[in-house]
Amino acid sequence: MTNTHKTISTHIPGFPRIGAARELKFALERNWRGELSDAELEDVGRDLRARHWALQRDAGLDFVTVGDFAFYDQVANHIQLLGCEPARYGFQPDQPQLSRYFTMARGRGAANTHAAHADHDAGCGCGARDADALPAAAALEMTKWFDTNYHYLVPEFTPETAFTLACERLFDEVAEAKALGHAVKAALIGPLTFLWLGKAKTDGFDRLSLLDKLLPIYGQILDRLKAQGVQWVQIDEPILGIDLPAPWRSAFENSYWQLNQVGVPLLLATYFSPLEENLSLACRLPVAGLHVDGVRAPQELASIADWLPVHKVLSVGIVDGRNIWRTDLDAALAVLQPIVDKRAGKLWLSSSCSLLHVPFTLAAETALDAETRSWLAFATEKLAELNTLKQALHADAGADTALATSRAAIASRRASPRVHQQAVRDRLEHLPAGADQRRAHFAERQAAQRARFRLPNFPTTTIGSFPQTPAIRAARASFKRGDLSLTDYEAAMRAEIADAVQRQEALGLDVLVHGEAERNDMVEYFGEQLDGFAFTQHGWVQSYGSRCVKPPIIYGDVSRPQAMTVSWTVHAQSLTGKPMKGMLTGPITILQWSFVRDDQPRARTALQIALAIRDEVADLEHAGIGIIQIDEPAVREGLPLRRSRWTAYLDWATHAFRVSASAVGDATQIHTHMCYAEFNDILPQIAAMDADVITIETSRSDMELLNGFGQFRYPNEIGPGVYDIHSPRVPDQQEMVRLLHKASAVIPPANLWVNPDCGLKTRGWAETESALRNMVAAAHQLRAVY
Ligand SMILES: Nc1nc2c(c(=O)[nH]1)N[C@@H](CNc1ccc(C(=O)N[C@@H](CCC(=O)N[C@@H](CCC(=O)N[C@@H](CCC(=O)O)C(=O)O)C(=O)O)C(=O)O)cc1)CN2
Ligand code: MET
Ligand SMILES: [Zn+2]
Repeated sequence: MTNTHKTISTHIPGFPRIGAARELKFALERNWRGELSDAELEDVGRDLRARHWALQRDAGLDFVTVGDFAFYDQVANHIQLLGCEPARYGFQPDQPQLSRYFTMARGRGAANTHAAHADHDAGCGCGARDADALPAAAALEMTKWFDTNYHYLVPEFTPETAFTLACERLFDEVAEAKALGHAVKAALIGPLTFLWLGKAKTDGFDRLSLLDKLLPIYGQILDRLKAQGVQWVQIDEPILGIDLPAPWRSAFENSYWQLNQVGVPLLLATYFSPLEENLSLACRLPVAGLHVDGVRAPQELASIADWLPVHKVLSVGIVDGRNIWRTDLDAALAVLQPIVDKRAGKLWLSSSCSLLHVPFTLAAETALDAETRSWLAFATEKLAELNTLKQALHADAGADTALATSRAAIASRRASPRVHQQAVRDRLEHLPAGADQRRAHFAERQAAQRARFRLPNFPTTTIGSFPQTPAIRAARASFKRGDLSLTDYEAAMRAEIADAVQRQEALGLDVLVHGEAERNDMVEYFGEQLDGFAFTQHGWVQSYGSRCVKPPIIYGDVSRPQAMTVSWTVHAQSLTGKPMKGMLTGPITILQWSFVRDDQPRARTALQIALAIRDEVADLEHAGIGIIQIDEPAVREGLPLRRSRWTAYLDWATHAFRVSASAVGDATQIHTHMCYAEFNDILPQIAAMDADVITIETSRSDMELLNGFGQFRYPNEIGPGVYDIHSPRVPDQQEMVRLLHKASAVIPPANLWVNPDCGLKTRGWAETESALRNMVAAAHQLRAVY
């Protein structure tokens, strides 16, 4: 390495806030149950921040990042910082900020009830307790953060929306970090991305028109940060990586010209996607530095290194913030070396994006086999990688040991016989043409299925999971600790299944489910049973609020050593004369919600998973299960951020689904399920999946989402969700009848199913049974009419 001047700096766009042992999750849920005071919760937050900053400093980073912490969500923090809490909450100025924050995040029930709380199960001590007089208010809508499995709270905008600098939290955190002696880089979501992520609540309102009111508040924030002596302010504008309408693109230059006047150095941060037509704009903006995602868009690094004016800092996100693989440091150095030469003194190294999307540390993974473990780097280990890269570029011999270890791990992963399975490769190679086609067309299958199942019109069913009660979770925890034997655990789960079947029979549902009691998570559960997957003990990643997921790790060719769900499903079917729906997670969702290998195209991994699911489908059919659901809630989330890449993705994604679903006879009915998403963009591809029945989440949009399916003349059967499962509120019969009439106006009634929006695992039994009782009654009412 040539550069001996120690001029390269390191930083990260953000760090996970949930805590090494999910301390934040447990503190939040105790606070919501009223078991932990607000002051105690603030202490937990302060303690976590201090520990996370210390980790960054001790790893050798040149700055700690302040502003990435949030008690629920970073976008929600900005709603308070910018003083734009929606008026519909009717907050009083004297209401404590934290209680307002959780009310926006979780909703507020009517006086003395907890009816409108989102996520009631996690405790219900929030809004209602200090706001008896205020009317019920639904939580802010939640939606996916770009193409991740993280969900943010959606800001609401109207022509009346006003902004003020309304929250001291960010400045308090900066003061905390400074008091601890850290070099501080503060992080903010940029004004354009903030407006883009919000939703206009008035028809036809253009939220970009709020920009002129918003910029002065950003100016005030920057003034304050400057006065506090922060060295840099990172401003995230990830929307520079998507296809932006022209007015949004052209708003950047003037906005950043204004913000740059403050005189605090700004690092404009982009990530997740190539800049493409925004590349020269991003290089030109009047800011002191630009951060780019060198993992998702390595092909752009050379031109950015050329085009970005030499006085500006270039921050290269070279360590993958979206995946858990150890960085190939030699490959990274080969990419970085030419840039070092071009950008003397103005190069920073970073993770590609915030480390929010990866687990905290590998140190806790004592059960992972040593070989697999050596291939991985979680958030904490990624900090060390950045330091090694910096040392290597500084020609500092201190990097040599780390480089050697890394080299050995990369070589071991490349050569490991555990990664490559010839049988899997051969099967993919020789997949017969037509393996992704059902034998007959839908009309013929529909006739065969009607003759077989003789279901009434408006058949009723549920989406799969029933309440994951504390007893179920405790039994599983006890089994995993070794306190409960496999036999006893399985007996307990079989009893839960029997209970769920009995309750469904009593409710009079037409197509039953076993309830998924034996599953920790719909993706992790399958990952644990498939070859080519590894799973962690503590690899939690925040999904929303206090809710986390533990994504499995796909490290090798995927195969299914044995049937995964057959005995549970057959047990459930043996308890009832009604059809029992087999319940599987589809290949795209397993792919999307796992950490995926980066040594082959995603399409190939998806197809390997599809073949494993295909075998499971065949085994279920062989065991007499006539209806099989293959859940694909993550198809829309997997769409590339750039439209130009949609077709290629949708082609392999629908192919993989069809491969998983097509091995069955005409009279076997395949269902799929998708949660709330912008379906209209991809209706032809949803139709091309050719499931006999699709259930979708529609109740929150008042069935509006169904219009697209109607206009498109969606050919197969549909179950539009008739009630929202995110709230414990019990919908009444008439409400659901109204929605079903609405649905019948756009979809032929003979093709309609009746079901909730999604699975019921986060609900309690009492509200579940009441809601389903009303749902079955609503279906009966419709049958009498059509
Ligand atoms: N992977 C995935 N992504 C998804 C969804 C999903 O279902 N799965 N749904 C959408 C919404 N996202 C969601 C994400 C998480 C949860 C959720 O409920 N998470 C649970 C964990 C679920 C789980 O894996 N539970 C395990 C482990 C539970 C656990 O933490 N146990 C304790 C001990 C508990 C005890 O002693 O009782 C421990 O291990 O420390 C189990 O049931 O076995 C949580 O954070 O609380 C819900 C929705 C979109 N993305
Ligand atoms: N079968 C799954 C369930 O009912 C589908 C969930 S979609 C996130 O929980
Ligand atoms: Zn769902």
